Amino acid sequence: MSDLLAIRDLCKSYDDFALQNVSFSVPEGCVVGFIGGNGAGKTTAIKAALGIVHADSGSVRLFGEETADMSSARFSQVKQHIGVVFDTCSFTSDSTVKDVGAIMASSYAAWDRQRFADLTEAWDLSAKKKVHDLSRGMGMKLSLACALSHEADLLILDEATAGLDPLAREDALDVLRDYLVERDGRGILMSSHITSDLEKIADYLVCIEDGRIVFSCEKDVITGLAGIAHCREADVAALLASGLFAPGALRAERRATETTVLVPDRFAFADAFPRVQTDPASIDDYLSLTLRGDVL
Ligand SMILES: Nc1ncnc2c1ncn2[C@@H]1O[C@H](COP(=O)(O)OP(=O)(O)OP(=O)(O)O)[C@@H](O)[C@H]1O
Repeated sequence: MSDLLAIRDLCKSYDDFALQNVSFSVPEGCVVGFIGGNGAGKTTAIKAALGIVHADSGSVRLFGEETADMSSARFSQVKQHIGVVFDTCSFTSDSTVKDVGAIMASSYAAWDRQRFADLTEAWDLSAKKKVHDLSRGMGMKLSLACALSHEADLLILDEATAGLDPLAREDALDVLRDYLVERDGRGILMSSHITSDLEKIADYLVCIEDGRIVFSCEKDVITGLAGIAHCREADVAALLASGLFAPGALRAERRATETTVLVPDRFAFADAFPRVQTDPASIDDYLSLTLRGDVL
């Protein structure tokens, strides 16, 4: 399985923020969820990968080719195979949905008119509607329809489902799943604060905080294996004394009635501590305890 996008040691400094040695990749056939708090650096990393902002150092490979070695003509050619959606609809506000289709047709060699027509119809985007009359969610749907209508091999979606209502998000996730299985060799990088979407669709998760990658793993390491143990003080003492966990390896949140502990393997934990209630960890639990939990 090769990587459609591979970012290595990417650095970019602004006055009060720095991306620091950011590395991750999007393998073929996979959805990579890109998570992290507001201002963590997701959009900056994406823009640097696409050459929209100039990185200070590091490398980006698209479809196996180093972007630094590409001429601008080659870079433009490669970008024909990438569908990009940012969290705002960037089309000229006076254009109609039909005009947007025509502009895209002149920009992308592999523009698929029928697919664009099908998606805009399915998403109730009337051809005559002007961009400035679209709601935020409708604008996102138009951007998604464009990204999905030029035979892209790589989709880069930055908060692309943020403005959609729950049913429309469900629908969009189905369209993304279909897109991925329609042809081999496709992949999706999807930044989102809506972790329930990523629980449904992502294969891998990459988490960034303050410009650094905090963890990068298969989603199942979190939702399939990790757990939240609900411990009393005596349980905490027992698990620390057990020798099963290296000092400082666990993160916990102390509350008035219990201490919740993030455990890497809830099945092994339940075997060792059968009387402690242990639930599956959600991505939000994992994020919150990894980033904000007290070290045990
Ligand atoms: N052009 C710029 N000039 C100066 N600072 C910038 C610029 N672009 C982004 N930043 C800063 O970089 C940091 C990271 O911003 P970025 O948009 O990458 O975060 P994000 O993870 O996408 O956040 P969010 O989830 O809120 O969209 C922020 O502190 C932001 O203010």
